[in-house]
Amino acid sequence: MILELDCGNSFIKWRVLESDSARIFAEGVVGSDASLIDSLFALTGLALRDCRLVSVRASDETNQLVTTLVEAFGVKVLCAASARQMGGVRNGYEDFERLGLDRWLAMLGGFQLARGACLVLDFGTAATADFIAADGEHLGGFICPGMPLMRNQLRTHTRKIRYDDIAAERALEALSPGRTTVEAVERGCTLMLRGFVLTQLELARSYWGGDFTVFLTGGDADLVADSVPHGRLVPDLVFVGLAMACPLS
Ligand SMILES: Nc1ncnc2c1ncn2[C@@H]1O[C@H](COP(=O)(O)OP(=O)(O)O)[C@@H](O)[C@H]1O
Ligand SMILES: CC(C)(COP(=O)(O)O)[C@@H](O)C(=O)NCCC(=O)O
Ligand SMILES: [K+]
Repeated sequence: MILELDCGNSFIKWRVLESDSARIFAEGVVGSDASLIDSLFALTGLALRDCRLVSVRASDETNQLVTTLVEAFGVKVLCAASARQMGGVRNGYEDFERLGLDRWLAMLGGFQLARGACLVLDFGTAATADFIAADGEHLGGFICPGMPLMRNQLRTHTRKIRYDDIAAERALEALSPGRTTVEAVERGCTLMLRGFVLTQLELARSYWGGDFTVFLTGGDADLVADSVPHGRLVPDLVFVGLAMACPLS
């Protein structure tokens, strides 16, 4: 079996594939290395042979996780690395190694699925947009605070914005103007994300008319999915790119 990991700034997304790669044996989202190991130990019938991972964390943290995985499961671990070019996509950054690896893999996955121009939108700790032209040229992208950062800035830099996660979830059942603090903040931040999306769509239209595919991914993608009627919600887009960047022989 193959363990796949996407280590973002807030959460580790994991899944275990059967060795023929065709079927998902198990998957989940965890907040720490320790809970990843716990979740994996809790699986009956787990037989890991390989692991591939992408991380946007500091190399110390990533190396620590790799060591833990090797010790716990005796797996071989492949880590995705930056590239100037791969899968027909050309990294558009001045310094290609500076482009976030999760963005790069989502772009590889998107370009492979679209086989044409695409706009890749990822809603995690940060919200990111990347533009890939039909010939595979990465035109660049945008980074702004995602939902967790926006709400936490308000919570920590004001005196009177305090609420719990359950209230936050309930507040997003509608997007009408809020009548409580939690509604006002949660809906306000959601509309910020939607505004970001609409601006990216306008830019993509100015480049490519109507001839492009929009991909939505990341833990908060469903908050904006309504704003992109023809968008493709692909929660595992980073994993699609990860398999391309780390093929197993
Ligand atoms: N099952 C889940 N577990 C954790 N967070 C989730 C889940 N589903 C949606 N989310 C939301 O996803 C966001 C984090 O997205 P994610 O793509 O995991 O971020 P990152 O890659 O930066 O760690 C959080 O705002 C969180 O509320
Ligand atoms: C932009 C990001 C912070 C997004 O991280 P995430 O929200 O997925 O945790 C990450 O891709 C990153 O650290 N990038 C390096 C900077 C760059 O892409 O220019
Ligand atoms: K991510």
